[in-house]
Amino acid sequence: MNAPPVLASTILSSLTVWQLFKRYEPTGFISSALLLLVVPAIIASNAEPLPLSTSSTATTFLLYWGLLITYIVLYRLSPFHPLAKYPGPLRCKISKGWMAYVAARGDMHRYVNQLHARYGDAVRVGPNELSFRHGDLVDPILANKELHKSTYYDLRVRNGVAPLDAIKDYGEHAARRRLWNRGTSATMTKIYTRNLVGVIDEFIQALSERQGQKLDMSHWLSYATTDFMGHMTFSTSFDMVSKGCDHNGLVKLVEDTAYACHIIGHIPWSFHYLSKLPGATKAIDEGLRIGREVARKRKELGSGTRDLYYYLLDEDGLEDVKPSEDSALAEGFLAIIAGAETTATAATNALYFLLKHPETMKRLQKEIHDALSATSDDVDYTKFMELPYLNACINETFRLLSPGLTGLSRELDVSGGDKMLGHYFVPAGTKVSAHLYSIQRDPRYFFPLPDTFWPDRWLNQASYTLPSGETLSKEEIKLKREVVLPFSTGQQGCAGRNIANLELRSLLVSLLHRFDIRAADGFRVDEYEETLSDAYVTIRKPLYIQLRELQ
Ligand code: HEM
Repeated sequence: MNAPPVLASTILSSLTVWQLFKRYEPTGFISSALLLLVVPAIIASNAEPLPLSTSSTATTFLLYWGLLITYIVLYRLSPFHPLAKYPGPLRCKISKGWMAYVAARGDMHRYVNQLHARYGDAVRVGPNELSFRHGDLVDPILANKELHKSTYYDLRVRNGVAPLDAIKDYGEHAARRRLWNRGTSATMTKIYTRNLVGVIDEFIQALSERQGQKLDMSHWLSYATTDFMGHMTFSTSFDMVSKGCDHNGLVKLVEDTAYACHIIGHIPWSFHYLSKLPGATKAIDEGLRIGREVARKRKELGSGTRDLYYYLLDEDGLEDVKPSEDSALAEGFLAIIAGAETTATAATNALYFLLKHPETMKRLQKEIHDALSATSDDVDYTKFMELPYLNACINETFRLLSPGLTGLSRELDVSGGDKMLGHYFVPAGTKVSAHLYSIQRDPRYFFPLPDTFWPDRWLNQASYTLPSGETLSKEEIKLKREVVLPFSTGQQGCAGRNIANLELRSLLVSLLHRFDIRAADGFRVDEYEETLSDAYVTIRKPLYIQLRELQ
Protein backbone atom coordinates (compact mmCIF):
# COMPACT_ATOMS: atom_id res chain seq x y z
CA MET A 1 0.00 0.00 0.00
CA ASN A 2 1.29 3.51 -0.69
CA ALA A 3 0.17 7.07 0.14
CA PRO A 4 -2.33 7.77 -2.65
CA PRO A 5 -4.45 4.64 -1.91
CA VAL A 6 -4.39 5.46 1.83
CA LEU A 7 -5.59 8.99 1.06
CA ALA A 8 -8.23 7.66 -1.32
CA SER A 9 -9.52 5.08 1.17
CA THR A 10 -9.62 7.73 3.95
CA ILE A 11 -11.62 10.10 1.73
CA LEU A 12 -13.92 7.32 0.53
CA SER A 13 -14.59 5.78 3.91
CA SER A 14 -15.11 9.16 5.61
CA LEU A 15 -17.61 10.08 2.86
CA THR A 16 -19.47 6.80 3.35
CA VAL A 17 -19.48 7.15 7.12
CA TRP A 18 -20.73 10.75 6.85
CA GLN A 19 -23.63 9.46 4.73
CA LEU A 20 -24.38 6.83 7.37
CA PHE A 21 -24.37 9.46 10.13
CA LYS A 22 -26.59 11.77 8.08
CA ARG A 23 -29.10 9.07 7.30
CA TYR A 24 -29.27 6.96 10.47
CA GLU A 25 -27.85 9.32 13.13
CA PRO A 26 -26.29 6.47 15.12
CA THR A 27 -25.74 7.63 18.69
CA GLY A 28 -25.06 4.33 20.45
CA PHE A 29 -21.64 3.85 21.98
CA ILE A 30 -20.76 0.77 19.94
CA SER A 31 -21.98 2.04 16.56
CA SER A 32 -20.30 5.42 17.06
CA ALA A 33 -17.06 3.84 18.25
CA LEU A 34 -17.13 1.52 15.25
CA LEU A 35 -17.57 4.35 12.77
CA LEU A 36 -15.34 6.91 14.45
CA LEU A 37 -12.54 4.74 15.78
CA VAL A 38 -12.50 1.31 14.16
CA VAL A 39 -12.80 2.50 10.54
CA PRO A 40 -9.80 4.88 10.70
CA ALA A 41 -7.91 2.28 12.75
CA ILE A 42 -8.34 -0.25 9.94
CA ILE A 43 -7.13 2.28 7.36
CA ALA A 44 -4.18 3.20 9.57
CA SER A 45 -3.24 -0.40 10.25
CA ASN A 46 -3.02 -1.09 6.52
CA ALA A 47 -0.86 1.97 6.06
CA GLU A 48 1.35 1.40 9.12
CA PRO A 49 4.36 -0.29 7.52
CA LEU A 50 5.09 2.61 5.18
CA PRO A 51 7.14 5.52 6.54
CA LEU A 52 4.99 8.10 4.72
CA SER A 53 3.37 10.90 6.77
CA THR A 54 -0.10 10.02 5.48
CA SER A 55 0.27 6.48 6.70
CA SER A 56 1.06 7.33 10.32
CA THR A 57 -1.79 6.44 12.65
CA ALA A 58 -2.22 9.97 14.01
CA THR A 59 -2.32 11.53 10.55
CA THR A 60 -4.86 9.01 9.31
CA PHE A 61 -7.12 9.61 12.30
CA LEU A 62 -6.83 13.39 12.06
CA LEU A 63 -7.44 13.36 8.34
CA TYR A 64 -10.43 11.04 8.69
CA TRP A 65 -12.05 13.12 11.47
CA GLY A 66 -11.14 16.40 9.75
CA LEU A 67 -12.82 15.24 6.53
CA LEU A 68 -15.93 14.10 8.42
CA ILE A 69 -16.23 17.48 10.14
CA THR A 70 -15.66 19.30 6.84
CA TYR A 71 -18.45 17.36 5.06
CA ILE A 72 -20.82 17.96 7.95
CA VAL A 73 -20.13 21.71 8.12
CA LEU A 74 -20.24 22.20 4.35
CA TYR A 75 -23.50 20.31 4.06
CA ARG A 76 -25.13 22.20 6.94
CA LEU A 77 -24.21 25.52 5.33
CA SER A 78 -25.03 24.43 1.79
CA PRO A 79 -28.18 25.28 -0.17
CA PHE A 80 -28.88 21.50 -0.24
CA HIS A 81 -29.66 21.34 3.46
CA PRO A 82 -33.44 21.04 3.99
CA LEU A 83 -33.43 24.06 6.34
CA ALA A 84 -31.23 26.18 4.05
CA LYS A 85 -33.90 28.80 3.45
CA TYR A 86 -34.37 29.57 7.15
CA PRO A 87 -32.27 32.44 8.51
CA GLY A 88 -30.12 32.13 11.61
CA PRO A 89 -26.61 32.71 12.89
CA LEU A 90 -23.83 30.75 11.20
CA ARG A 91 -22.71 29.08 14.43
CA CYS A 92 -26.24 27.81 15.10
CA LYS A 93 -26.40 26.31 11.62
CA ILE A 94 -23.04 24.59 12.04
CA SER A 95 -23.46 22.88 15.39
CA LYS A 96 -25.65 22.47 18.44
CA GLY A 97 -22.46 22.97 20.42
CA TRP A 98 -23.11 26.72 20.28
CA MET A 99 -26.58 26.37 21.82
CA ALA A 100 -25.15 24.07 24.50
CA TYR A 101 -22.71 26.89 25.30
CA VAL A 102 -25.57 29.43 25.40
CA ALA A 103 -27.47 27.03 27.68
CA ALA A 104 -24.45 26.86 29.97
CA ARG A 105 -24.47 30.68 30.14
CA GLY A 106 -28.07 30.47 31.37
CA ASP A 107 -29.53 33.14 29.10
CA MET A 108 -30.99 31.07 26.28
CA HIS A 109 -34.41 32.72 26.71
CA ARG A 110 -32.93 36.16 26.04
CA TYR A 111 -30.60 34.91 23.31
CA VAL A 112 -33.38 33.27 21.27
CA ASN A 113 -35.53 36.35 21.83
CA GLN A 114 -32.75 38.47 20.30
CA LEU A 115 -32.47 36.05 17.38
CA HIS A 116 -36.18 36.47 16.67
CA ALA A 117 -35.82 40.25 16.88
CA ARG A 118 -33.04 40.03 14.32
CA TYR A 119 -34.16 37.25 11.96
CA GLY A 120 -37.96 37.22 12.26
CA ASP A 121 -40.62 34.70 13.27
CA ALA A 122 -38.77 31.57 12.12
CA VAL A 123 -35.12 31.11 13.05
CA ARG A 124 -32.75 28.21 12.50
CA VAL A 125 -31.39 27.74 16.01
CA GLY A 126 -29.56 24.49 15.33
CA PRO A 127 -28.43 22.54 12.28
CA ASN A 128 -31.79 20.71 12.26
CA GLU A 129 -33.80 22.91 14.55
CA LEU A 130 -36.25 25.79 14.19
CA SER A 131 -37.65 28.22 16.71
CA PHE A 132 -40.93 30.00 15.96
CA ARG A 133 -42.21 33.28 17.36
CA HIS A 134 -45.74 33.11 16.09
CA GLY A 135 -48.90 32.99 18.19
CA ASP A 136 -50.73 30.80 15.67
CA LEU A 137 -48.05 28.09 15.86
CA VAL A 138 -48.18 27.47 19.60
CA ASP A 139 -50.98 24.91 19.48
CA PRO A 140 -49.82 23.23 16.25
CA ILE A 141 -46.47 22.62 17.96
CA LEU A 142 -47.42 21.79 21.55
CA ALA A 143 -50.73 20.00 21.01
CA ASN A 144 -49.92 18.16 17.80
CA LYS A 145 -49.69 14.38 17.88
CA GLU A 146 -47.65 14.35 14.69
CA LEU A 147 -44.83 15.82 16.76
CA HIS A 148 -43.28 14.10 19.72
CA LYS A 149 -40.86 15.13 22.42
CA SER A 150 -37.43 15.66 20.95
CA THR A 151 -34.16 13.96 21.83
CA TYR A 152 -33.66 16.82 24.32
CA TYR A 153 -35.70 14.71 26.78
CA ASP A 154 -33.70 11.50 26.25
CA LEU A 155 -31.36 12.04 29.21
CA ARG A 156 -34.24 11.40 31.59
CA VAL A 157 -34.50 7.80 30.38
CA ARG A 158 -32.58 5.13 32.36
CA ASN A 159 -32.26 1.49 31.32
CA GLY A 160 -35.02 2.02 28.78
CA VAL A 161 -37.47 3.32 31.41
CA ALA A 162 -38.79 6.85 30.93
CA PRO A 163 -40.64 9.08 33.38
CA LEU A 164 -43.94 10.47 32.09
CA ASP A 165 -42.45 13.64 30.61
CA ALA A 166 -39.95 11.74 28.45
CA ILE A 167 -42.38 9.20 26.94
CA LYS A 168 -42.56 9.76 23.21
CA ASP A 169 -45.23 7.28 22.20
CA TYR A 170 -48.65 8.88 22.69
CA GLY A 171 -50.39 5.57 23.52
CA GLU A 172 -47.84 4.68 26.19
CA HIS A 173 -47.97 8.25 27.46
CA ALA A 174 -51.77 8.18 27.78
CA ALA A 175 -51.61 4.98 29.86
CA ARG A 176 -49.05 6.44 32.28
CA ARG A 177 -50.77 9.83 32.32
CA ARG A 178 -53.97 8.12 33.48
CA LEU A 179 -52.22 7.36 36.77
CA TRP A 180 -51.10 10.96 37.18
CA ASN A 181 -54.58 12.24 36.31
CA ARG A 182 -56.13 10.11 39.06
CA GLY A 183 -53.56 11.37 41.53
CA THR A 184 -54.08 15.03 40.61
CA SER A 185 -57.88 14.96 40.18
CA ALA A 186 -60.14 17.65 41.69
CA THR A 187 -61.05 15.28 44.55
CA MET A 188 -57.40 14.59 45.35
CA THR A 189 -56.52 18.28 45.05
CA LYS A 190 -59.05 18.95 47.82
CA ILE A 191 -57.44 16.24 49.94
CA TYR A 192 -53.96 17.69 49.37
CA THR A 193 -55.28 21.05 50.56
CA ARG A 194 -54.92 19.69 54.11
CA ASN A 195 -51.19 19.20 53.49
CA LEU A 196 -51.02 22.63 51.92
CA VAL A 197 -52.66 24.36 54.87
CA GLY A 198 -50.23 22.60 57.22
CA VAL A 199 -47.16 23.61 55.22
CA ILE A 200 -48.31 27.21 54.76
CA ASP A 201 -49.10 27.62 58.47
CA GLU A 202 -45.62 26.41 59.33
CA PHE A 203 -44.10 28.61 56.60
CA ILE A 204 -45.86 31.78 57.79
CA GLN A 205 -44.95 31.01 61.39
CA ALA A 206 -41.28 30.52 60.45
CA LEU A 207 -41.24 33.84 58.58
CA SER A 208 -43.03 35.59 61.39
CA GLU A 209 -40.23 34.54 63.75
CA ARG A 210 -37.75 36.13 61.35
CA GLN A 211 -39.40 39.55 61.00
CA GLY A 212 -36.98 42.34 60.27
CA GLN A 213 -34.25 39.95 59.14
CA LYS A 214 -32.88 39.90 55.60
CA LEU A 215 -34.56 36.83 54.06
CA ASP A 216 -34.02 35.22 50.69
CA MET A 217 -37.60 34.58 49.56
CA SER A 218 -36.33 32.61 46.60
CA HIS A 219 -35.01 29.99 49.01
CA TRP A 220 -37.86 30.14 51.49
CA LEU A 221 -40.44 29.53 48.78
CA SER A 222 -38.45 26.51 47.60
CA TYR A 223 -38.55 25.13 51.15
CA ALA A 224 -42.33 25.54 51.30
CA THR A 225 -43.08 24.03 47.88
CA THR A 226 -40.61 21.15 48.34
CA ASP A 227 -42.11 20.33 51.75
CA PHE A 228 -45.59 20.38 50.20
CA MET A 229 -44.50 18.05 47.35
CA GLY A 230 -43.00 15.73 49.97
CA HIS A 231 -46.29 15.48 51.88
CA MET A 232 -48.52 15.38 48.83
CA THR A 233 -46.55 12.91 46.76
CA PHE A 234 -44.61 10.70 49.15
CA SER A 235 -46.33 11.28 52.52
CA THR A 236 -43.01 12.36 53.86
CA SER A 237 -41.68 15.60 55.24
CA PHE A 238 -38.49 17.05 53.83
CA ASP A 239 -38.46 19.38 56.86
CA MET A 240 -37.03 22.33 54.99
CA VAL A 241 -39.31 25.00 56.44
CA SER A 242 -38.83 23.76 60.00
CA LYS A 243 -35.05 23.69 59.59
CA GLY A 244 -35.00 26.91 57.57
CA CYS A 245 -32.45 25.61 55.10
CA ASP A 246 -31.86 23.18 52.24
CA HIS A 247 -30.46 20.75 54.81
CA ASN A 248 -30.73 17.66 52.60
CA GLY A 249 -29.46 19.49 49.51
CA LEU A 250 -32.59 18.69 47.52
CA VAL A 251 -33.14 22.17 46.08
CA LYS A 252 -29.50 22.40 45.01
CA LEU A 253 -29.70 18.92 43.52
CA VAL A 254 -32.77 19.82 41.45
CA GLU A 255 -30.99 22.91 40.15
CA ASP A 256 -27.78 21.05 39.33
CA THR A 257 -29.63 18.24 37.58
CA ALA A 258 -31.78 20.63 35.56
CA TYR A 259 -28.72 22.67 34.57
CA ALA A 260 -26.72 19.61 33.46
CA CYS A 261 -29.69 18.15 31.55
CA HIS A 262 -30.29 21.48 29.86
CA ILE A 263 -26.75 21.73 28.54
CA ILE A 264 -26.24 18.10 27.55
CA GLY A 265 -29.83 17.91 26.22
CA HIS A 266 -28.70 19.96 23.22
CA ILE A 267 -26.19 17.27 22.31
CA PRO A 268 -27.88 14.18 23.74
CA TRP A 269 -25.56 11.71 22.05
CA SER A 270 -22.64 13.16 24.01
CA PHE A 271 -24.21 11.71 27.17
CA HIS A 272 -23.00 8.22 26.16
CA TYR A 273 -19.44 9.48 26.28
CA LEU A 274 -19.72 11.92 29.17
CA SER A 275 -21.28 9.24 31.36
CA LYS A 276 -18.06 7.23 30.93
CA LEU A 277 -15.99 10.11 32.37
CA PRO A 278 -15.82 10.08 36.17
CA GLY A 279 -18.06 12.80 37.62
CA ALA A 280 -19.11 14.35 34.29
CA THR A 281 -22.79 13.44 34.63
CA LYS A 282 -22.83 13.19 38.41
CA ALA A 283 -25.62 15.77 38.90
CA ILE A 284 -27.98 13.95 36.54
CA ASP A 285 -27.23 10.50 37.97
CA GLU A 286 -27.56 11.77 41.52
CA GLY A 287 -30.87 13.53 40.83
CA LEU A 288 -32.41 10.41 39.34
CA ARG A 289 -30.96 8.25 42.12
CA ILE A 290 -32.40 10.42 44.90
CA GLY A 291 -35.77 10.54 43.12
CA ARG A 292 -35.84 6.73 43.02
CA GLU A 293 -34.74 6.48 46.62
CA VAL A 294 -37.51 8.77 47.88
CA ALA A 295 -40.02 6.86 45.75
CA ARG A 296 -38.73 3.50 47.01
CA LYS A 297 -39.13 4.60 50.64
CA ARG A 298 -42.69 5.67 49.88
CA LYS A 299 -43.38 2.28 48.26
CA GLU A 300 -42.29 0.54 51.43
CA LEU A 301 -44.97 2.46 53.37
CA GLY A 302 -47.54 0.35 51.53
CA SER A 303 -50.98 1.13 50.22
CA GLY A 304 -52.50 2.50 53.42
CA THR A 305 -51.57 6.06 52.47
CA ARG A 306 -53.55 7.93 49.86
CA ASP A 307 -51.09 10.34 48.28
CA LEU A 308 -50.04 10.98 44.69
CA TYR A 309 -47.75 7.93 44.75
CA TYR A 310 -50.69 5.75 45.75
CA TYR A 311 -52.00 6.41 42.24
CA LEU A 312 -48.64 6.27 40.47
CA LEU A 313 -48.17 2.79 41.93
CA ASP A 314 -51.78 1.93 41.04
CA GLU A 315 -52.36 0.83 44.60
CA ASP A 316 -56.10 1.06 44.01
CA GLY A 317 -55.67 -1.67 41.37
CA LEU A 318 -57.60 0.05 38.58
CA GLU A 319 -55.17 -0.84 35.80
CA ASP A 320 -55.29 -4.15 33.90
CA VAL A 321 -51.52 -4.06 33.69
CA LYS A 322 -49.85 -2.73 36.82
CA PRO A 323 -47.07 -0.16 36.24
CA SER A 324 -43.68 -1.79 36.59
CA GLU A 325 -41.70 -0.99 39.71
CA ASP A 326 -39.07 0.66 37.52
CA SER A 327 -41.53 2.99 35.81
CA ALA A 328 -43.11 3.98 39.14
CA LEU A 329 -39.69 4.72 40.62
CA ALA A 330 -38.75 6.74 37.54
CA GLU A 331 -41.57 9.18 38.40
CA GLY A 332 -39.88 10.04 41.71
CA PHE A 333 -37.56 12.74 40.47
CA LEU A 334 -40.13 14.03 37.98
CA ALA A 335 -42.55 14.67 40.84
CA ILE A 336 -39.94 16.70 42.70
CA ILE A 337 -38.53 18.60 39.74
CA ALA A 338 -41.89 19.25 38.06
CA GLY A 339 -43.85 20.21 41.13
CA ALA A 340 -41.64 22.00 43.63
CA GLU A 341 -39.23 24.38 41.91
CA THR A 342 -41.73 25.43 39.21
CA THR A 343 -44.24 26.64 41.80
CA ALA A 344 -41.52 28.27 43.90
CA THR A 345 -40.34 30.12 40.80
CA ALA A 346 -43.84 31.31 39.94
CA ALA A 347 -44.36 32.62 43.48
CA THR A 348 -40.91 34.27 43.67
CA ASN A 349 -41.38 35.88 40.25
CA ALA A 350 -44.76 37.26 41.33
CA LEU A 351 -43.22 38.72 44.49
CA TYR A 352 -40.41 40.21 42.43
CA PHE A 353 -42.87 42.07 40.20
CA LEU A 354 -44.89 43.21 43.21
CA LEU A 355 -41.76 44.56 44.90
CA LYS A 356 -40.95 46.41 41.69
CA HIS A 357 -44.47 47.84 41.56
CA PRO A 358 -45.43 48.74 45.14
CA GLU A 359 -48.70 50.37 44.07
CA THR A 360 -49.76 47.04 42.52
CA MET A 361 -48.79 45.20 45.70
CA LYS A 362 -50.94 47.63 47.75
CA ARG A 363 -53.93 47.17 45.46
CA LEU A 364 -53.57 43.39 45.61
CA GLN A 365 -53.24 43.43 49.39
CA LYS A 366 -56.47 45.41 49.61
CA GLU A 367 -58.28 42.86 47.44
CA ILE A 368 -56.98 40.06 49.66
CA HIS A 369 -57.85 41.80 52.95
CA ASP A 370 -61.36 42.59 51.73
CA ALA A 371 -61.88 39.00 50.60
CA LEU A 372 -60.54 37.46 53.80
CA SER A 373 -62.32 39.80 56.16
CA ALA A 374 -65.59 38.74 54.52
CA THR A 375 -64.99 35.04 55.27
CA SER A 376 -65.09 33.01 58.45
CA ASP A 377 -61.95 31.91 60.35
CA ASP A 378 -61.91 28.68 58.38
CA VAL A 379 -60.40 29.96 55.14
CA ASP A 380 -61.54 28.15 52.02
CA TYR A 381 -58.40 28.10 49.86
CA THR A 382 -60.33 27.36 46.66
CA LYS A 383 -61.88 30.86 46.94
CA PHE A 384 -58.46 32.31 46.12
CA MET A 385 -58.99 31.13 42.55
CA GLU A 386 -61.71 33.76 42.16
CA LEU A 387 -59.87 36.94 43.12
CA PRO A 388 -59.72 38.96 39.87
CA TYR A 389 -56.74 41.17 40.63
CA LEU A 390 -54.74 38.28 42.08
CA ASN A 391 -55.45 36.30 38.91
CA ALA A 392 -54.43 39.30 36.80
CA CYS A 393 -51.13 39.62 38.70
CA ILE A 394 -50.41 35.89 38.33
CA ASN A 395 -51.29 35.86 34.62
CA GLU A 396 -49.06 38.85 34.05
CA THR A 397 -46.23 37.17 35.96
CA PHE A 398 -46.61 34.05 33.82
CA ARG A 399 -46.70 36.16 30.66
CA LEU A 400 -43.39 37.88 31.37
CA LEU A 401 -41.59 35.13 33.25
CA SER A 402 -42.99 31.62 32.98
CA PRO A 403 -41.14 29.17 35.24
CA GLY A 404 -40.08 27.32 32.07
CA LEU A 405 -38.39 30.05 30.07
CA THR A 406 -37.32 27.98 27.09
CA GLY A 407 -39.55 26.82 24.24
CA LEU A 408 -40.43 23.16 24.76
CA SER A 409 -38.67 21.12 22.12
CA ARG A 410 -40.68 18.84 19.82
CA GLU A 411 -39.60 16.77 16.84
CA LEU A 412 -41.05 15.69 13.51
CA ASP A 413 -40.55 11.96 13.05
CA VAL A 414 -37.95 11.11 10.40
CA SER A 415 -40.31 8.43 9.08
CA GLY A 416 -43.43 10.64 9.30
CA GLY A 417 -42.65 12.80 6.27
CA ASP A 418 -42.46 16.57 5.88
CA LYS A 419 -45.20 18.83 7.30
CA MET A 420 -46.52 22.36 7.06
CA LEU A 421 -46.71 24.33 10.31
CA GLY A 422 -48.84 27.31 9.36
CA HIS A 423 -47.24 28.48 6.13
CA TYR A 424 -43.82 27.13 7.14
CA PHE A 425 -42.50 24.01 5.44
CA VAL A 426 -40.86 21.76 8.04
CA PRO A 427 -38.85 18.77 6.78
CA ALA A 428 -39.09 15.38 8.51
CA GLY A 429 -36.63 14.99 11.37
CA THR A 430 -36.63 18.69 12.28
CA LYS A 431 -36.83 19.80 15.91
CA VAL A 432 -39.21 22.69 16.49
CA SER A 433 -40.28 24.90 19.37
CA ALA A 434 -42.62 27.82 19.91
CA HIS A 435 -40.58 30.39 21.80
CA LEU A 436 -43.14 31.41 24.40
CA TYR A 437 -40.81 33.90 26.10
CA SER A 438 -40.73 35.91 22.85
CA ILE A 439 -44.35 35.31 21.87
CA GLN A 440 -45.62 36.38 25.29
CA ARG A 441 -43.80 39.73 24.94
CA ASP A 442 -44.72 40.33 21.32
CA PRO A 443 -46.51 43.69 20.75
CA ARG A 444 -48.66 42.04 18.07
CA TYR A 445 -50.29 40.03 20.87
CA PHE A 446 -49.81 42.20 23.94
CA PHE A 447 -50.25 45.93 23.62
CA PRO A 448 -49.53 48.42 25.08
CA LEU A 449 -46.43 47.95 27.27
CA PRO A 450 -45.56 44.42 26.09
CA ASP A 451 -42.41 44.31 28.22
CA THR A 452 -43.95 45.89 31.31
CA PHE A 453 -45.70 44.27 34.26
CA TRP A 454 -49.18 45.74 33.90
CA PRO A 455 -51.78 43.32 35.36
CA ASP A 456 -54.73 45.55 34.40
CA ARG A 457 -54.59 44.24 30.84
CA TRP A 458 -56.12 40.99 32.18
CA LEU A 459 -59.13 42.72 33.74
CA ASN A 460 -62.35 42.91 31.82
CA GLN A 461 -63.25 46.60 31.71
CA ALA A 462 -64.50 49.20 29.23
CA SER A 463 -61.40 51.39 29.47
CA TYR A 464 -57.91 51.17 30.93
CA THR A 465 -55.67 53.73 32.60
CA LEU A 466 -52.00 53.18 31.91
CA PRO A 467 -49.34 53.83 34.58
CA SER A 468 -48.57 57.07 32.66
CA GLY A 469 -52.16 58.28 33.23
CA GLU A 470 -53.17 57.86 29.58
CA THR A 471 -56.54 56.17 29.02
CA LEU A 472 -57.18 53.50 26.38
CA SER A 473 -60.45 51.90 25.33
CA LYS A 474 -60.97 48.13 25.45
CA GLU A 475 -60.64 47.97 21.64
CA GLU A 476 -57.16 49.49 21.79
CA ILE A 477 -55.87 46.76 24.09
CA LYS A 478 -54.36 43.62 22.56
CA LEU A 479 -54.42 40.51 24.74
CA LYS A 480 -53.93 37.09 23.16
CA ARG A 481 -54.72 35.03 26.25
CA GLU A 482 -54.37 31.69 24.49
CA VAL A 483 -50.60 32.06 23.98
CA VAL A 484 -49.82 32.52 27.66
CA LEU A 485 -49.20 28.88 28.41
CA PRO A 486 -47.04 28.44 31.50
CA PHE A 487 -48.36 24.89 31.84
CA SER A 488 -48.02 24.08 28.13
CA THR A 489 -51.03 22.48 26.44
CA GLY A 490 -52.28 19.28 24.82
CA GLN A 491 -51.88 15.75 26.08
CA GLN A 492 -48.40 16.47 27.42
CA GLY A 493 -49.38 19.65 29.24
CA CYS A 494 -48.78 19.96 32.98
CA ALA A 495 -50.37 17.18 35.02
CA GLY A 496 -50.31 19.27 38.18
CA ARG A 497 -51.67 22.60 36.99
CA ASN A 498 -54.74 22.63 39.27
CA ILE A 499 -52.62 21.88 42.29
CA ALA A 500 -50.00 24.41 41.23
CA ASN A 501 -52.58 27.15 40.70
CA LEU A 502 -54.09 26.57 44.11
CA GLU A 503 -50.72 26.34 45.83
CA LEU A 504 -49.42 29.49 44.17
CA ARG A 505 -52.47 31.54 45.12
CA SER A 506 -52.50 30.19 48.66
CA LEU A 507 -48.84 31.07 49.17
CA LEU A 508 -49.22 34.61 47.83
CA VAL A 509 -52.46 35.31 49.67
CA SER A 510 -51.04 34.06 52.97
CA LEU A 511 -47.88 36.14 52.60
CA LEU A 512 -49.59 39.33 51.48
CA HIS A 513 -52.35 39.05 54.05
CA ARG A 514 -49.96 38.66 56.94
CA PHE A 515 -46.95 40.81 56.07
CA ASP A 516 -45.78 44.12 54.82
CA ILE A 517 -43.09 43.03 52.34
CA ARG A 518 -40.20 45.19 51.23
CA ALA A 519 -36.91 44.70 49.44
CA ALA A 520 -34.12 44.22 51.97
CA ASP A 521 -31.94 47.24 52.63
CA GLY A 522 -29.30 47.60 49.94
CA PHE A 523 -30.81 44.93 47.66
CA ARG A 524 -31.42 46.08 44.08
CA VAL A 525 -34.68 44.34 43.08
CA ASP A 526 -33.86 44.39 39.34
CA GLU A 527 -30.89 42.17 40.07
CA TYR A 528 -33.28 39.27 40.55
CA GLU A 529 -34.57 39.20 36.97
CA GLU A 530 -31.14 39.90 35.49
CA THR A 531 -29.69 36.85 37.20
CA LEU A 532 -32.46 34.35 36.40
CA SER A 533 -30.96 31.39 34.64
CA ASP A 534 -32.82 29.43 31.98
CA ALA A 535 -32.22 25.74 32.55
CA TYR A 536 -35.56 24.43 31.16
CA VAL A 537 -36.80 25.13 34.68
CA THR A 538 -35.66 28.50 36.01
CA ILE A 539 -32.71 28.62 38.35
CA ARG A 540 -33.30 31.57 40.61
CA LYS A 541 -30.87 33.75 42.50
CA PRO A 542 -31.78 35.44 45.81
CA LEU A 543 -34.72 37.78 46.22
CA TYR A 544 -33.86 39.47 49.48
CA ILE A 545 -36.74 40.91 51.44
CA GLN A 546 -37.66 42.13 54.90
CA LEU A 547 -41.02 41.39 56.50
CA ARG A 548 -43.11 43.17 59.07
CA GLU A 549 -46.28 41.64 60.41
CA LEU A 550 -49.39 43.69 59.56
CA GLN A 551 -51.63 44.57 62.49
C1 HEM B 1 -46.42 26.88 38.57
C2 HEM B 1 -46.11 25.60 38.62
C3 HEM B 1 -45.95 24.72 37.41
C4 HEM B 1 -45.64 25.04 36.13
C5 HEM B 1 -45.39 26.42 35.55
C6 HEM B 1 -45.58 23.81 35.37
C7 HEM B 1 -45.31 23.74 34.01
C8 HEM B 1 -45.27 22.58 33.29
C9 HEM B 1 -44.98 22.50 31.88
C10 HEM B 1 -44.68 23.67 30.98
C11 HEM B 1 -45.02 21.19 31.53
C12 HEM B 1 -44.74 20.62 30.15
C13 HEM B 1 -43.28 20.28 30.08
C14 HEM B 1 -42.80 19.82 28.72
O1 HEM B 1 -43.56 19.66 27.80
O2 HEM B 1 -41.57 19.63 28.66
C15 HEM B 1 -45.31 20.44 32.71
C16 HEM B 1 -45.39 19.08 32.75
C17 HEM B 1 -45.64 18.38 33.90
N1 HEM B 1 -45.93 18.89 35.15
FE1 HEM B 1 -46.03 20.82 35.66
N2 HEM B 1 -45.85 22.78 36.21
C18 HEM B 1 -46.09 23.28 37.47
C19 HEM B 1 -46.40 22.56 38.59
C20 HEM B 1 -46.58 21.20 38.65
C21 HEM B 1 -46.97 20.44 39.83
C22 HEM B 1 -47.32 21.04 41.19
C23 HEM B 1 -46.93 19.13 39.47
C24 HEM B 1 -47.23 17.91 40.29
C25 HEM B 1 -48.21 17.78 41.08
C26 HEM B 1 -46.55 19.05 38.07
C27 HEM B 1 -46.42 17.90 37.34
C28 HEM B 1 -46.12 17.84 36.00
C29 HEM B 1 -45.96 16.60 35.27
C30 HEM B 1 -46.10 15.20 35.82
C31 HEM B 1 -45.66 16.94 33.95
C32 HEM B 1 -45.42 16.00 32.77
C33 HEM B 1 -46.72 15.91 32.01
C34 HEM B 1 -46.68 14.98 30.81
O3 HEM B 1 -45.61 14.81 30.21
O4 HEM B 1 -47.73 14.45 30.50
N3 HEM B 1 -46.34 20.33 37.62
N4 HEM B 1 -45.48 21.31 33.78
